[in-house]
Amino acid sequence: MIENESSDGHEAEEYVGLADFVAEGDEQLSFSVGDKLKVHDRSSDVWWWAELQGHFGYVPSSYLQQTAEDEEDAWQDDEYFGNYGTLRLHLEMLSDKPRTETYRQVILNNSVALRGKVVMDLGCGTGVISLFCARLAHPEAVYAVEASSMAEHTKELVRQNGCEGVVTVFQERAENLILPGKVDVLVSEWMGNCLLFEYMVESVLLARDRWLKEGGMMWPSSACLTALNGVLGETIWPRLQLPTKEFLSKPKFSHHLLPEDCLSTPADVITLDMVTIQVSDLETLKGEFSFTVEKSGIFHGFTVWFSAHFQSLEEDGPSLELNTGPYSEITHWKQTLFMLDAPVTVEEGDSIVGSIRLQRNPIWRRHLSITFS
Ligand SMILES: NC(=[NH2+])NCCC[C@H]1O[C@@H](n2cnc3c(N)ncnc32)[C@H](O)[C@@H]1O
Repeated sequence: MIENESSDGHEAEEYVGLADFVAEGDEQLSFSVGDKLKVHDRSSDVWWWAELQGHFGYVPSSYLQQTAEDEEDAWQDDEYFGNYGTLRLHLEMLSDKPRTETYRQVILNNSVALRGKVVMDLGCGTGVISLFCARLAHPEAVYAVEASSMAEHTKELVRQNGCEGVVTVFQERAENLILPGKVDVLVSEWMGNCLLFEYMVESVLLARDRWLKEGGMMWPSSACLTALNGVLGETIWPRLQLPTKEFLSKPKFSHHLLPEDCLSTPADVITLDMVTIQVSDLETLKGEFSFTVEKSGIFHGFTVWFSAHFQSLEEDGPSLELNTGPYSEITHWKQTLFMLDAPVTVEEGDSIVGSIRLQRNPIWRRHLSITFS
């Protein structure tokens, strides 16, 4: 067989492993998540003939995904920044009082320490955080960075608020940004569903590595993913439109969990230190948990949310927290519910022990899969 020629004479296609696969027998080919394989024969639905680093063998087609045409496509940037160029999403975020108020409080609490500082607001959207800085404190300069066409409106808002002397809007991707100099504070509201969805956090870390002064402040300073055992409150079942099987098969974003629906106390499963975490760490994040059931009931699934923490610029000054969990004021993120394949009856005192894994999609770089074991 000519190198790179598949058995039916077509060009071998490149696929990426979505999960680790261990061969059972020498006619199969083992690979790890993220490995790029050349697939030479896809005539069968289930087993394909593939090659990895000169080794050939059968691999399960369900473990593979075609590589994106190009890197740009992998981030789906046209769609992503297209969406953020319209006001709808920004209106939703600005209407989220706990979210916006927390950032305002952070600036207010640190207004004295911010005097003379240089701030970058990454992914500033309509510029609300930059305007908080300019109006509630006296920074030397605020660099408001926004890649979408929203930046045009943001420049106008900065002018109308009389902040153009302090705030400069850069319509640019953070990755391609050229700033006049390094910054003392990098503030951003980058959190997505389950904390990481959209993976805007990668842009924040790249900007940190390039533009944040040594010892500079990251806001949020840290973020953590929290989980507990939740039930589908009785209110949900009657409204179940989809066939139960389908409904149970995928995560429910924007699920509003009520405290009475919680079967156990929450546990932080993953914590990101925004000063030390590296982009490569984002590929796979794992956490352990052990829950004690506090009230007997039917355990339908795990509920997940995040909190973001804002360290004070002043030595042992008060830190602030934005908590998107069921015991805090509801936010536009709400919580995410991961259904069990089949509900389980649990008794008070039972313990549920396991692990969670956030696996970044090797192809679609703004996506992830979450596994509870
Ligand atoms: N909390 C979130 N899940 N999303 C809210 C913030 C997202 C805002 O940041 C902008 N944005 C996202 N990534 C980037 C980037 N790399 N460079 C500049 N702006 C960006 C995006 O256009 C939008 O206006």
